[in-house]
Amino acid sequence: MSEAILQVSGLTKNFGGIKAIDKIDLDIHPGEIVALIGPNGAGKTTFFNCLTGIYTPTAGDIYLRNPETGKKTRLNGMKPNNITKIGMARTFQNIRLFPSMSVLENVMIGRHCRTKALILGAIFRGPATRREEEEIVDTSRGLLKKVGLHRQANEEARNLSYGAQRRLEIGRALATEPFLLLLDEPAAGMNPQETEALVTLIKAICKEGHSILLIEHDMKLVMSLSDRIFVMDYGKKIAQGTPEEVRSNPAVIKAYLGEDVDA
Ligand SMILES: Nc1ncnc2c1ncn2[C@@H]1O[C@H](COP(=O)(O)OP(=O)(O)OP(=O)(O)O)[C@@H](O)[C@H]1O
Repeated sequence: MSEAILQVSGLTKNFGGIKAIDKIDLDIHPGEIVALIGPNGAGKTTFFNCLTGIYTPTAGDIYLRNPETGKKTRLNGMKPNNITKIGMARTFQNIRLFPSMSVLENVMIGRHCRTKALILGAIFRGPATRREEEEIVDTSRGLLKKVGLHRQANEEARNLSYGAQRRLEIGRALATEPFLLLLDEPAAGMNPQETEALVTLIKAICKEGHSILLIEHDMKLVMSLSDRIFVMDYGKKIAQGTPEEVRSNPAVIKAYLGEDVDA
């Protein structure tokens, strides 16, 4: 197996006396879809927030390795926008779109992280700036097609259905050209048809060369999509393996049901 693109070791995050994450080790390899699951309060979102620079870890290391250049960067202490620039993007549990901007503009905002136009260029709108703007629009339209929202490009984001807003967040994250995409509860609030379409979309994104780490409570989705599942409870790893291995793991069943399986 090729070298990991994400290497997390001994990651710990305390909030006062609460150990929200307690010495977590996790690697992700190119082309993998890994699910992070666990009961409410297990520490999953805190883990994402440490990876993406929203929280500074109390201890441990996070390294991101660009699979094309081989460049490895330690993420501890880096700002979220700089982490996005080096190739890791995310969506949020609580959708964070710009509601009164159009669907297309929301994706264009993601694209800006890969463009060079400076303020002066934007004011004087020279040929280079215009070319770049055209590129942003074209790429953003292409991404909307990918996430199935090209027909709603000019709608205000707030008018989209909940499921469509989640797909738009994925489109905006893809606009930053991540090699690793973090999805925080992408199926939350979706109906079964929307969830099915989401599974197809995530598989397609992975096939195109993006690796994926997702937090999800929809076990059907997790089981059908993941190469590997990582299970947390009370900030600690309690299991890790293929869907089949995790499904029958007594520690996992106990964490979810709150009792000993063989009791
Ligand atoms: N900013 C914070 N300040 C204090 N405690 C926090 C903070 N963020 C999270 N926690 C605590 O850390 C623990 C882990 O929370 P976290 O939100 O990461 O869990 P989770 O697995 O994402 O839960 P859920 O599935 O409900 O979203 C919880 O006990 C939570 O109350």
